[in-house]
Amino acid sequence: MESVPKRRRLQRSPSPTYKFDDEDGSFEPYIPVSERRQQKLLKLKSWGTNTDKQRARKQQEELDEREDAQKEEEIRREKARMERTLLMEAQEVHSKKAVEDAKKTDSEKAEEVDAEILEAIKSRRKLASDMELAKGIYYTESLTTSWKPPKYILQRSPEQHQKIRDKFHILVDGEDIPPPIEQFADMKIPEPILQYLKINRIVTPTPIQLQGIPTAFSGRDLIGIAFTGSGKTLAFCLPLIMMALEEELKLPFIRGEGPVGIILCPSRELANQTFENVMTWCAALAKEGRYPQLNTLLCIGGISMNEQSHVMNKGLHIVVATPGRLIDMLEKKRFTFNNCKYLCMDEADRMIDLGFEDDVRNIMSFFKRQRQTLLFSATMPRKIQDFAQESLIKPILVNVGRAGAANLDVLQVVEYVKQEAKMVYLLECLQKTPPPVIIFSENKNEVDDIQEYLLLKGVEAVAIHGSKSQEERQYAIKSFKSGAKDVMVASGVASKGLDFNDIQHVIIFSMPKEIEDYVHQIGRTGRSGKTGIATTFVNMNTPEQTLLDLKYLLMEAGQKVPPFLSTIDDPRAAQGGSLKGCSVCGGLGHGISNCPKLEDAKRREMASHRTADDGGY
Ligand SMILES: Nc1ncnc2c1ncn2[C@@H]1O[C@H](COP(=O)(O)OP(=O)(O)OP(=O)(O)O)[C@@H](O)[C@H]1O
Repeated sequence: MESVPKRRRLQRSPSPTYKFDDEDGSFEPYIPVSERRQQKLLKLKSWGTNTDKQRARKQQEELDEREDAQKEEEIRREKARMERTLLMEAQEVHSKKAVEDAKKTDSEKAEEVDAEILEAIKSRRKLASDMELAKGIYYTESLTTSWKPPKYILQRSPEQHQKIRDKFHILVDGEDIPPPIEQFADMKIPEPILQYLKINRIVTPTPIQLQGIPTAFSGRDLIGIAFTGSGKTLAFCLPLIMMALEEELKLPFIRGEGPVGIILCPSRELANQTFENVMTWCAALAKEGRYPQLNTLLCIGGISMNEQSHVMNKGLHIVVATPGRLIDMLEKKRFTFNNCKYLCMDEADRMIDLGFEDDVRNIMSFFKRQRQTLLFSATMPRKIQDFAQESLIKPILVNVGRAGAANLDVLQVVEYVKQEAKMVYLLECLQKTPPPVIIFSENKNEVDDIQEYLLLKGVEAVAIHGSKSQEERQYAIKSFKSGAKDVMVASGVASKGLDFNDIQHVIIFSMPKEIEDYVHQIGRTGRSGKTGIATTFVNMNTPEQTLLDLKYLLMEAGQKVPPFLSTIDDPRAAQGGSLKGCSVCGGLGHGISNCPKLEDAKRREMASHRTADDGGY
């Protein structure tokens, strides 16, 4: 029920009170009940509407929240599912690999390891100067020379060229290979040199010469591999002499000019020997006065360069050097490589193994123009061939026989001699042939002991090893070469490249760990087509792997394999794997992962490579 009395009263006394009441603000207009009811209803209605909206909003919010929570849950679940899948996949892959690995034979696993090691080796820097590498200088074309083979040889078909190569077991690889030439006269070698060679019983080219010389004469980069004593020295010296001669004839060299080319050797002894060869060939060339005198400088550690000032005071054509002294001379600007365009490395694999790689790059950085690069050795493992091929310009590989194979003109005898019996047996062994004989030992002290023992027994013996002074080394080589001494006892230093006259017998007192060293050591005999004997002492101190390498090498050369070697089984054969030779050292009895050379390489890396033994400085 509504109360109305106040409003009824006001309606009865109208205007003055009305005005007054309005002024104090207490006036309230009358709203009819029906209208008020209507208003209330509307208000109530509107309240109802707001509550609904709020509820709806709330409901919506709850819905949204629920949806969000659901979405989050889904994402969480998906993530968990993904993680589970990846984990499962990883587990699956892992278990699959484990199953595959289990299926692999030991030899397959070993091959995988070998491949990984080889890959790591391959990643070494190119054999080019740092400047060339930094500037991205990359030559694509070989040097051109004025030399051409005679027309009638050029007219032969590729098949005819190949027939000649096959006849001499020459393997070649590369683009546009120059033809093999079977006669020195056809190589257009100056007559005085031909005459000199003839007098020294060098009448027809050896296989490495008949393919290597035309290749080098054509200006091509070359990797020459041929067995010990097969005449590699002439193959890389003659092209340089010809190149120097041509330059000198064009415009004679004056003081401060030259050299035209350089021959790098890993030891002083080898450099000295090559220097003497070049000197005699140049002297022969100039003898009759038809050709000019070419000047050659020997640049090795242990000698005074002042002694050669007479050469330095003239134009310089050829330098024969060891890396250390050469760098020293170049840094001191005693001569420059401004006009140098021929670089040959003898015993190239040894140069690289000895850690001369950076020195070689350093030497290359002194060249001011494109050069012709040649690498020669009797042993050139696959990894060095690959490395070299990447570093040369359109190189040609000339390979006579397997790289690292023994010279077939050497009769190889392997004898089991107990350690304590070696010295006494050595005397007996010396009776096998007349002198000259070389005895090799891996140990400097042992070299001295053997020499002392032999001297006591009245044998005329000299000794050479890295701890001897340069004079002592020179004396030993000179007196042995001249025939004044019958026996030379030597450490590895004398094994590679040294060419002594008609060595009858090589005795290997202690078998080197690396089969390559053995190949070089026995290679001091059986040179230039003559035969020789090599006797090797082995015993229980010789590692089985070395014996296995030796066994395979004897088999390859068709030599007698003694019973104690025949009984050594190749562990790789038992595993059913391949019996491929090691591409790091060329040994036939093991894979890369067991290569003794890799261990040695690590050792050498740590040691300073400019020791007296390597003669590099
Ligand atoms: N065409 C040839 N005919 C006969 N004898 C040769 C010929 N060429 C070189 N000779 C002689 O063969 C001997 C060995 O030559 P060289 O020293 O060049 O061999 P090498 O292949 O360098 O051996 P190593 O790998 O041991 O260094 C030398 O005395 C040399 O005079």
